[in-house]
Amino acid sequence: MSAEILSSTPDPDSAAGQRPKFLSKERARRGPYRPATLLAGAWLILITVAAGAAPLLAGHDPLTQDLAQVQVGPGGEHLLGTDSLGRDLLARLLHGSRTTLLGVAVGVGVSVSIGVPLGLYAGYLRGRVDKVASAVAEILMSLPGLIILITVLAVYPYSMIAAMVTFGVLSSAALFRIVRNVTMAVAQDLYITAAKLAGLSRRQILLRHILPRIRPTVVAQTAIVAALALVTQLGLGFLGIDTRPPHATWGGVLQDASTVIAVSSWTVVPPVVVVTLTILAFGILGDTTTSQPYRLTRARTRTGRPQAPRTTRRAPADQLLCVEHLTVVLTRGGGGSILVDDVSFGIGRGEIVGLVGESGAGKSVTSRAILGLQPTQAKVDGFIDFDGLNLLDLTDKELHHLRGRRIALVGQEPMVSLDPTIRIGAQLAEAVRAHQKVGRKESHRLARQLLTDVRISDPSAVADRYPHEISGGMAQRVCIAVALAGNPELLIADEPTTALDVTVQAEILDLLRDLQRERNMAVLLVTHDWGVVADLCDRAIVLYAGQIVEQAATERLFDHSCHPYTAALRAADPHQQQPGRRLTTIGGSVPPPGSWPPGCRFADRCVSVTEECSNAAVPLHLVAEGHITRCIHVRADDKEAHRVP
Ligand SMILES: Nc1ncnc2c1ncn2[C@@H]1O[C@H](COP(=O)(O)OP(=O)(O)OP(=O)(O)O)[C@@H](O)[C@H]1O
Repeated sequence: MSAEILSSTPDPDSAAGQRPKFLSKERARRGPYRPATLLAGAWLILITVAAGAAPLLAGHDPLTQDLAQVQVGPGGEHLLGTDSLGRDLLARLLHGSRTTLLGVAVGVGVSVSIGVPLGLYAGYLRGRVDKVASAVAEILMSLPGLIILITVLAVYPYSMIAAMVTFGVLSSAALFRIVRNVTMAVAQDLYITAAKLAGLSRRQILLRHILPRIRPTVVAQTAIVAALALVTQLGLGFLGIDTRPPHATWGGVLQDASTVIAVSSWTVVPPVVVVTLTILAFGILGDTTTSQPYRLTRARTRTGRPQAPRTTRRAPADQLLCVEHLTVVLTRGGGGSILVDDVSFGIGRGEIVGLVGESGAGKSVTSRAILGLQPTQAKVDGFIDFDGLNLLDLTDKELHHLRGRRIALVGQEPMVSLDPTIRIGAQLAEAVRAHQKVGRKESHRLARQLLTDVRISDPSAVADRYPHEISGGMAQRVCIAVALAGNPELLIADEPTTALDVTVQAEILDLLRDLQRERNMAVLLVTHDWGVVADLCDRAIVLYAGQIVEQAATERLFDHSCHPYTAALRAADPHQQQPGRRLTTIGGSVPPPGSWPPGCRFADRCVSVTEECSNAAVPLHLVAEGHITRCIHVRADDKEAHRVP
């Protein structure tokens, strides 16, 4: 038995480790619908049906000998001719396929039911389970399979079932090893860590998160096991020890044909064709699954039909927002480029998280996608769990209901966010009525209360003014008051101080901090200002060219930032500049969507760049607890790496 063939471990990236991609219908369907696959499937169905209906289809008894008609060629009475004892070849092949295919099914069933669950558990749990299972697998793989099968058949003469159960046990070792290796690769993904933190059981993680990712590998390997089971059966049949003669098997038919090949070359043709086509079909099916691009198991778009349950709690209990593999792609009409690429992060209740990066990094597209405010002609994919709700499954109406009430947005330009023709008080009262069932009078009272909440000292006077009659800082306070009208649990503040004077900026930031504390509100703060991050944020996410390049608690990011981009961004912070010195800048600019280089996207601008940086896409990896980075030069606990000057 060729355990070595089976154990040729596939590249985890090819089947399991690939990052999600948007698939056109054509691309997604190319694999299973290609002609070779269809033909392979049709052949396997045909022989299975033929095996089931053998007594009806055969037309002859497979055991009846007619010594007057030995080794005759195909003809009207015997469609495929006869063998050396004058038995009908078609009848023997049809009846033989029952035994042979049953044997394959037994072998595959035993192999998969041992190898797959054990591989999953060992690859995920590691530790003692892995050590013991791996040691047993090594021993099984080193045993001489054929000798063991012959020994088993010596103990249980002509027991094809005993032989194929033994085959299944032996071949499960190689299957185990492959499943274990691929599981180990997938288990390192951050979303698996998030799933663990979410309190999902081991079983849920294995079945819902890991198994779907490694499914192509499992199916491909199962097809190989099936082909090996068939070859093994043929070998045993050829030796005449799998079933009691004159019972037909494919191996037995082949063996019989081989004895008369010198005088009747035709006799060998039908069994060889049948066996070859069947092995080829298994191979093609296995190849189809591995060559299929990775399919998003939870794939959905706003325009597509929801496929996941409407409300599935995936985020940890203390996490209000859990974004996983968020990808925003312009549709072909919009240019077809990826704007945000596989972004995952979470925000705890009452936590302030900063989203930092240069202009064009993807901060706004990321934060607005949470609210369903992606650019027109863009497709959003991934998973956005907000307090148990999958936001990407919501209808426009449901999203509209959520916006302002549970998630609110404060933008960069307060003046353009307010209607110049309506008094401040009326605008605020309108916002209150949109979220709360209150009368006009009460809504105006609540509007004035909101103005007080945002530290406006004379709320009645301001309520009576039009937007052009107030300052930019005051307008931003009003915008924050509008955002608070629905008492949101999450506030997305997209560069809320960019358009304001430095002195006013500090006041607005103080206000945001106070409001967040008073209301235990989570805040996603989009900024390019490290001072704002230092002042307000518990944690920060650094984005570059649509990807997260670093994420850590603010203090850690300031003391031990690892990614050269974070270091460069911090060095270029205007607050860090020395008077009289030239401003530090980062050479070049963020590559626009569609022009991202292969490998590290920051490589062209990086002072620490080496040749390997451009070799392959750089994955995020854990540097320390809660600290991830996307730089091949940084390893865990590499304290010296890229310290910020
Ligand atoms: N509707 C759109 N069509 C095409 N490209 C877009 C669209 N919206 C955004 N982009 C591009 O996506 C990239 C990310 O934009 P985004 O606005 O998220 O950047 P940002 O980090 O928020 O920058 P800024 O601080 O300047 O707002 C940019 O290159 C931008 O040009």
